[in-house]
Amino acid sequence: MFGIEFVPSDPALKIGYLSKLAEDVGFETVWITDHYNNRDVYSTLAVLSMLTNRIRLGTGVTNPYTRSPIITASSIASINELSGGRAILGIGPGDKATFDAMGIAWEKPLTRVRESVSVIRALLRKERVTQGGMNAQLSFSAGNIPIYMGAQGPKMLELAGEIADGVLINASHPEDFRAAIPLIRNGVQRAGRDPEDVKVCAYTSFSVDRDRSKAASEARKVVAFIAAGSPDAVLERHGIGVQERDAISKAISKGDFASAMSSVTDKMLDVFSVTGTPDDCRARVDELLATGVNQIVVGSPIGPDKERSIRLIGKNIL
Ligand SMILES: C[C@H](OP(=O)(O)OC[C@@H](O)[C@@H](O)[C@@H](O)Cn1c2nc(=O)[nH]c(=O)c-2cc2ccc(O)cc21)C(=O)N[C@@H](CCC(=O)N[C@@H](CCC(=O)O)C(=O)O)C(=O)O
Repeated sequence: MFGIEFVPSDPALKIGYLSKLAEDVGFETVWITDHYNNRDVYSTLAVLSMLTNRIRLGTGVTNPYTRSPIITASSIASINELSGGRAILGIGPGDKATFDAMGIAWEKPLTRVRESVSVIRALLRKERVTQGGMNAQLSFSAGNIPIYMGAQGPKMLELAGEIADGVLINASHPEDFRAAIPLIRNGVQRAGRDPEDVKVCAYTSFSVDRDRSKAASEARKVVAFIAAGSPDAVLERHGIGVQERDAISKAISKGDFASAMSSVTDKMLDVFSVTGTPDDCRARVDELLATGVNQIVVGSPIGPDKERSIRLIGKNIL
């Protein structure tokens, strides 16, 4: 029921140590983010395959633009073999900042994700794929690998309901899941699936410490970026002004992180993160689970001191 996210802006061996600790205190899944400027997601997962024994290992999340779906199938199948069948593929449409930096055109993300998931699924079943000029087949058996989608927009959420084994939603407030789950259900219905087939994961921004103010100041660093990138519809849902968001994104684009963080209001902290003492965080977790969420992903920053926060979560929250 609990996953944890690590960002490979840290070296793989450090993430390996924290992943082993997470496994020991009772987390069930590790999700490794995928951005071009950080360490490679698959080499990080390979290290984790060697340093852990039971915890599931997922890309949280890759995308169908910076790697061909054929390479993605081969890479996640390799992790599944290395880890003894513990891999999960998390794939989303990717984000604009990444593609702008890489000079990649972000075209028709819905179609691209739908087509890529079907190519990856076929390859993982060791079928030959011949669509779109391809003629590809894996030479080794991949085993059974669930495919989860990172999704936030309404159409992407419906698509996830149609085709994915799980949905990783970047949100920390129950209102967002009360809005998202019916959309996922539309997709489930359209595909004639059982709602139980699709695991709903709250991919939260999480910051826990015995000292509430320390937890909050650590959360501000991440919430500033989340608030800055939030679509109007999400701001409206929570009664946050567009101009409040724009002030933060302007400060970030000027590299003025101090004022970006100081513009993060307590309301934004409440909306965009699970923050505070273990009891505060457990209360929010219970609210999220009450909406129908199946997995809570403890996402960045985790807390002011990652190791101490992982132990706190193990002892007081899991
Ligand atoms: C494309 C976008 O989908 P979205 O789901 O809202 O995208 C936001 C994020 O989910 C997306 O940026 C993710 O990749 C972000 N993301 C990560 N992105 C990364 O690059 N790396 C990560 O490690 C990462 C982690 C992650 C974890 C959880 C999570 O929920 C998201 C995460 C969107 O605008 N969708 C809209 C419109 C879609 C649409 O209609 N667009 C098409 C038309 C139809 C067609 O495509 O055929 C078009 O643009 O032309 C919608 O869903 O309604």
